Amino acid sequence: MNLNDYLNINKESRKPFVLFSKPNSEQLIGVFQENTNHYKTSDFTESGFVFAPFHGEEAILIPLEFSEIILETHIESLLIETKTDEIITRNEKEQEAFEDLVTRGIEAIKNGDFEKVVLSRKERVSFRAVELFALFKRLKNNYPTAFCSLFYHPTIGVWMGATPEQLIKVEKGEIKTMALAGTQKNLGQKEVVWGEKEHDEQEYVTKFIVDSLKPFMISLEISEPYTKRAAKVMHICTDIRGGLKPGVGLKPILSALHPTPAVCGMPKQESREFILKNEGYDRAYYAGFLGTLNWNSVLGENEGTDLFVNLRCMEVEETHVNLFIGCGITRNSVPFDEFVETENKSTTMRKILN
Ligand SMILES: C=C(O[C@H]1C=CC=C(C(=O)O)[C@@H]1O)C(=O)O
Repeated sequence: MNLNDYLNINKESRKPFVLFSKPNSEQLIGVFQENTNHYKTSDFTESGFVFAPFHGEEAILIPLEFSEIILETHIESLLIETKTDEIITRNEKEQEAFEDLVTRGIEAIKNGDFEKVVLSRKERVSFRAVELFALFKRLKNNYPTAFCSLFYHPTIGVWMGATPEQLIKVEKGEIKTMALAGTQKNLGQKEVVWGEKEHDEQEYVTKFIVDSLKPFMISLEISEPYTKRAAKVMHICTDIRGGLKPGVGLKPILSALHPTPAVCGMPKQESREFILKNEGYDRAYYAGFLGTLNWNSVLGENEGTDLFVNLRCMEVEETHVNLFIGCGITRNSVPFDEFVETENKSTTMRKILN
């Protein structure tokens, strides 16, 4: 049996599974739960694959002890080559609603309610996913530098994504993370110039992550901001790493970090409340986090954690998919430009649907 057979069997028998591939890795890893139980993390000391929502504490777990792990090497196939870019037909109603939301966000910032908020929208696109495995391989072919995933759980259905953003990597007492924000189109240009608005929104993220991690760390190293390309867009990124104080668990670190101002805002509480009251839809697992928990999937050891923020993702339903896209709003935001930014980000998932 290969990965595709496992995937079909688990889906038919409503058993959770995940198929993932780490950035720049040729390995496809399948974690197939062997029973139909619904597991959740309680304190993040469990081992397995975790899938956490944006709001709330409870994360879905596929426990290592009740799963079969299947590995395959990804062979880039010419048959599933990159398709040409789709021309997006603009939905005026959606545009108006999003620009109105952004306008309200800017007003709240000018009113002093918070400094930054990340606002998002959900877009429905007609699509029938016949072969999930083929779709996943197309995702990996197109985005080899992203964390690619295909997650299924009977309680939430199928989610897929190719995220450029690491939430946290913990290995041998050392933490690695990144502050990623600010967006412009990636046209392959060599010289990249960033505006004040993008620098501002990214600096909020760096400051928040550094301040949140400090109590847990014995050392912290912060890189200079640099440009990180992620498919058709690029971002400003600062790498942050350091040594953990002995005995610090993952749970308090995750509560302090998630959601970062790359997906929520600054301050966290006020911006989160604004999102809840104003976005008008449930983000569910968009802007949550996912990845391996207390499990080094490369070495096969029950140590090490590698989590990513669930961005550039979609929920796959029977006859359509739901794309989730958001962008950071500051006092200098222009509603129309922010809408265009969500369109640009949406091409990451649209491209594999063509
Ligand atoms: C919230 C998203 O992106 C975040 C990550 C990088 C750049 C972002 C931005 O420029 O707004 C966002 O903070 C998304 O892709 O839905």
